Amino acid sequence: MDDQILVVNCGSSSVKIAVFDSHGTVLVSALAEKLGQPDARLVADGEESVSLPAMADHHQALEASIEWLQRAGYLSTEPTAIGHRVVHGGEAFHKAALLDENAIRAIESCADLAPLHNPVNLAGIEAARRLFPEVPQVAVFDTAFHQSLPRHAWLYALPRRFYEDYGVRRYGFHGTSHQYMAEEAARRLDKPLEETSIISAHLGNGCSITAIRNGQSVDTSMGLTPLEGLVMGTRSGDVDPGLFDFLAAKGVTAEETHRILNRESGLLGLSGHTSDMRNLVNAAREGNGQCKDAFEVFCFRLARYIGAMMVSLEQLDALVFTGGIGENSTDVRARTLEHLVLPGFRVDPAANAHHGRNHGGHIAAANSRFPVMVIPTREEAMIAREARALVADSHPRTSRHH
Ligand SMILES: Nc1ncnc2c1ncn2[C@@H]1O[C@H](COP(=O)(O)OP(=O)(O)O)[C@@H](O)[C@H]1O
Ligand SMILES: CC(=O)OP(=O)(O)O
Ligand SMILES: [Mg+2]
Repeated sequence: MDDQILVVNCGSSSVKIAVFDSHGTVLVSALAEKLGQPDARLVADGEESVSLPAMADHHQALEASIEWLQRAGYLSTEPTAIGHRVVHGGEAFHKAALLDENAIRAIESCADLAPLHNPVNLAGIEAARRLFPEVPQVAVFDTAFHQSLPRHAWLYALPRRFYEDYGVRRYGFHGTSHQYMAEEAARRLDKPLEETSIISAHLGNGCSITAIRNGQSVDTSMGLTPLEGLVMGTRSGDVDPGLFDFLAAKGVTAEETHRILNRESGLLGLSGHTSDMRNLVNAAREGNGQCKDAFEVFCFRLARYIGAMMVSLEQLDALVFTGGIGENSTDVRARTLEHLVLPGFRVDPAANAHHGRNHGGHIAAANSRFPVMVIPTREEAMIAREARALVADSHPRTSRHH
């Protein structure tokens, strides 16, 4: 029961938690969802869901989740370390960091760059520090893996002062997941990571795509904030920046535009029905034209970005799909690859239908120019690994790492 790592991933309306043992095996993972709503609840793998206090916030959710983990026998009284997902680390963090007052201040200073994410990440950190004041806490950043981007990929064509004075540049997100994709693809292809080049499509609520050359991020679709690039559940992805001025002239405030682009666009905005790909595909099948539109725009944008990512690579060992949509949606993968016949992608329908969240694997046809794989992501396991490594380095006495 000893030597456990607790991982906390605070999202806008949910907290995901997981406990890992000293071998990196997950003991339990749970999701506190519908936070801020009357029916907030905690759902753990293979267990009945537990009600949380009505309108529970992140602190209450984390407190109740930890109490439940301990009561159900999943967590020894004190974990060895707590790893937190933090979305935006700016240029301050190239790798995971122990959370001291300075690190927390640096994360706070990035909050305006990820307004949907960093404030709730910080709420989780504060709550965990109050619950476990003696336990080392580690932040693992979505942006860290992308700090290797070449200058031509991260500079925007804006007056230089925007970067120099305000840090306006491409940062990129979902780095923990993209890094795992690179490592896992290399392992499955039986190649050294340093010689493996992939395109990684992380398609969840937020969606991003990354070109990874010889294990290093060299281009990615998200930018200054997690709004740029692909179509997402409620986020628009790329739009013409001329839109802002156009809407302003119509009397739409900057605040409203922000809300519309982040929360009312993407699959939700186009379909007028749902942000959830599963529901969207079902409705499209039943003949809902707006849902069909949303599906088509999503897949076309994704295909266009896959083509764009090829520019940064000298070879392509695999295109990999992950995240809730990437792992589960046979339709999204098939439709996206139909757009990519010229570069030489061909899907095997049977393999595509077969592989999913519980069963990753190859889905390209024999005549495809490039391998295509489904690989279930393991962001929480990566966070646990980073947290354990950092704590082992800073407290060598307590390390049981080889
Ligand atoms: N079987 C499925 N078919 C299609 N889409 C699915 C399926 N299962 C989950 N999804 C989609 O995955 C998305 C959520 O992805 P996930 O990675 O869980 O999100 P988050 O970014 O919140 O972690 C939703 O759009 C959901 O509809
Ligand atoms: C950065 C980001 O978009 O994260 P998520 O997919 O969890 O919203
Ligand atoms: Mg996600």
